[in-house]
Amino acid sequence: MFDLLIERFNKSLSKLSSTRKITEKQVNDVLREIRTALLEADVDYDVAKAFLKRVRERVLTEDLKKNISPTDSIVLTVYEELTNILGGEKADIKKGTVLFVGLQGTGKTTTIGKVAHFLKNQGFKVAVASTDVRRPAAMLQLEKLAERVGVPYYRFDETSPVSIAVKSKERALKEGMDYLLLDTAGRLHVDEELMQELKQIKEAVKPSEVLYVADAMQGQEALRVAKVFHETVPLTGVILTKMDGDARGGVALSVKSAIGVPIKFVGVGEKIEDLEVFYPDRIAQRILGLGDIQSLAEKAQQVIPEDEAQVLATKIMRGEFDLEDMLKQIRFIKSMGPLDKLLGMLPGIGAQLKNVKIDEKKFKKTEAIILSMTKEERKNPKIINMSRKVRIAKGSGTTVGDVNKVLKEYEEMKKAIKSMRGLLSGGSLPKFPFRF
Ligand SMILES: Nc1nc2c(ncn2[C@@H]2O[C@H](COP(=O)(O)OP(=O)(O)OP(=O)(O)O)[C@@H](O)[C@H]2O)c(=O)[nH]1
Repeated sequence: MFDLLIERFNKSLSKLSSTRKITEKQVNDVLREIRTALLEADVDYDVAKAFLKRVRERVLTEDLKKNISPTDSIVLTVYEELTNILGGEKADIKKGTVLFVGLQGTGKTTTIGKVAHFLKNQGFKVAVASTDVRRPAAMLQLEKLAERVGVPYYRFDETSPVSIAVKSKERALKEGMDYLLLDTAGRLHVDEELMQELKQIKEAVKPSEVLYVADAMQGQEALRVAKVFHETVPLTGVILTKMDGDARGGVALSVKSAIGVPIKFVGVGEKIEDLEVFYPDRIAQRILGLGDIQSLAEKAQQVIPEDEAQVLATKIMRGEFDLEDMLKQIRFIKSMGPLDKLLGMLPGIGAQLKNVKIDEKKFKKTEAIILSMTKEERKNPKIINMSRKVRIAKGSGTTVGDVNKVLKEYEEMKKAIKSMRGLLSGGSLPKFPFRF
């Protein structure tokens, strides 16, 4: 997600970092590069043009922000404008009946399952129903998803989508649901019959939200279709699916300007947990290589018990990171989900990750190697000499070369952690601007 932009923004902006004074020519050069990057990332032409115009005007006319360097001032302006075109504020989902619309195959049904899972985890009462009467398989798919998530699926022996919608809403109200997530028929392309059906459902249930589910991989075409839907059933938000497969991410930067509604969530994988709330400011930070420490911290909070995290943080601050801690880290990280996604949230790392293939199986090996060490060895890896390495390799069913690799990785991790100590000793999240 956004790999191309992350790489290009980093490259362009890093050219400024060695300069104390910035000339108009330098600003123009950087903006020209950013323009190319935006267009290559499939950002709508008019959106890119307006964005650059605003950045240029602000950078050249506003007093460079006090107390920060000219470079940081430019980065800050780009950050603020990027946040704006991404939608400004994080968008909420209003309680009530939420209508999901969109073309077939965009991931609509899967997304309803993900949103149900998300809202349920937030403590809300959620029910789901489908009005896609023409495709029993689609209804069954949602019913199965609901079962997996653990929310009720409302089934009615009805052939009219409007009746199903109305009866579902009545039942949701009766059962005190906070949200009723309503799937609608998907088609391969927009047709008049579908639009009329959506209009009737909308008028009958007066939804609190109409969310358009779009496949990010379809690029600008997804936006053109969204506009057609928007003219018939005014949308209140967009969910972009398959952002994990779209390295460009230009659609995300174009939605708000092109349709005028915010992106509420992005889908980042096929699993039920693979849904992220869309925070424009955090995404802007990620694109600029500033990392998304908040999202990472929130994810970590879900899996690391607070006291354990505290102990680890204190140890890291004191520079006492040992192999025992590395083992804990590996286990935490493993329970947090795919690694490349996590690392992409770290400042400065996202851009470098493009060519890194993370082999999750390797973790198992690393775990086995550390587990074959004595407690003393884990606390003080320096004592691991050749004979100990041979013993560890035997114990873990690996080779001395593998053990060496783990020890090298440990040293690298320790070094990386050292460079992050400044961040932690600040006691809170990094203050902007914050660049590695
Ligand atoms: N990689 C990835 N795949 C996704 C994402 N969201 C959905 N998918 C996949 O996209 C495919 C289509 O998803 P569905 O939920 O069946 O799509 P739909 O729009 O409801 O399509 P119909 O049920 O055919 O109308 C499935 O294989 C999903 O697993 C996502 O965020 N990332």
